[in-house]
Amino acid sequence: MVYQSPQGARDLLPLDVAQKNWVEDRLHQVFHHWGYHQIITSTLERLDTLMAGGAIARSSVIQLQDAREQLGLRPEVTASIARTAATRRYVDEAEVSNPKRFYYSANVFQRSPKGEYGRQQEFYQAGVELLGAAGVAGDSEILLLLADCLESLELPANEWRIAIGEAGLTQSLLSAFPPELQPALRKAISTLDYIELQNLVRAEDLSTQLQELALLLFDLRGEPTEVLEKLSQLDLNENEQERLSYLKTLVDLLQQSRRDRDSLPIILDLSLIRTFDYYSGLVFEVASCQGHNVKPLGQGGRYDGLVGIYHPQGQSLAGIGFCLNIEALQQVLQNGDRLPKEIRASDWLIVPETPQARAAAFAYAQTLRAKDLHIRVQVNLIDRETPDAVRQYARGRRIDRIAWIDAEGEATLEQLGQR
Ligand SMILES: N[C@@H](Cc1c[nH]c[nH+]1)C(=O)O
Repeated sequence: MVYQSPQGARDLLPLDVAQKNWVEDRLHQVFHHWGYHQIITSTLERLDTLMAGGAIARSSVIQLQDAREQLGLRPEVTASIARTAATRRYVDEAEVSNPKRFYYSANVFQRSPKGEYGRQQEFYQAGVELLGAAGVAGDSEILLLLADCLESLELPANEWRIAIGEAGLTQSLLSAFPPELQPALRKAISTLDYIELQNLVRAEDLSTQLQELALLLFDLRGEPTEVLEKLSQLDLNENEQERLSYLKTLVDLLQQSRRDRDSLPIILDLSLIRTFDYYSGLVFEVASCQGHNVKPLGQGGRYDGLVGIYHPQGQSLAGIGFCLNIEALQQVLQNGDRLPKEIRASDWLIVPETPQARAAAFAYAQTLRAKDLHIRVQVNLIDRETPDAVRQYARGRRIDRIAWIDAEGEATLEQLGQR
């Protein structure tokens, strides 16, 4: 019998792990700097918890067979954190006005769609959730923190950008169209399908005004001041006006909050359609753009109603957060020289010259380890015929220091030269 891993599962070997750790360590450092605290929620959730926000389709959850409870593997982490916050007194009166800052690194599982058997199903994310801070201050913190994350990974400023949308405003603008047309319009806009959009508006009996509005909606993406300008020329209702001025305030605050006054690489994109139903306001995506190659790196948004769904009395707490996709970050970083490209087996090889020297070799190795927290020290376990064979073995594994231990326990140190 051949034992295989499940379809879509992936094992990470030491170099993959070293690269993943490199990315995560930097992100954790940034989260920590901003006063966020790590939280670990369960990989397993009850299906009803996962479905509660209305955000997740049952078909996208990997379900587990358990006679007692209907369980699934978490497809994302925000719902679990909202559930924790709602059930652990974070929502209590005394707590409600203190913003809570959480961060996480976790694996999530998304069942591959029908017909795509074998597609990856386990992913790694690192992200943050800010609870209890409604409005523009919280939104700005999260977007500035996101920018700080990308900068900490040393991605050049012209190789990534954050696209910001406003779920409510887009929805409101779309509501001018006949309801049966809205889903198709939404799809054409979000998939950037201009031809389809033209076909749609021509096929329907729409007024010229609505036809123009549809084509304009397609165009509401780009440099923030330009998009805001285009928006302000529309005939907006009061609620839309408010959202527009909110976006203006946000964009100004973001650009002015930069210490070095370098402008943030943001675009406004009102065609950004929310991925999860729990988003209630700002939504955003961060993508790398190297030439024409655009790759999504993460996403997030505001979800002011989600915590309330899990709270026994429906008491809610404003929330906003994002997650970054670790594998996508690893992939874009492969082009540069920042990620570790190989790993050295060890810093030291401790070689007992005879079987009697073994105990002394283990003891010597411990002495070296005690001197330096980060050092790697391996004891040679396989007898090799000659000292040169040992040296060759060490060089092959990029180990450049050897300690030879003789039968009396004496150490002779050797630094291997490059060959
Ligand atoms: N959990 C969302 C991202 C997010 C975090 N907070 C808010 N949104 C996702 O997996 O896409």
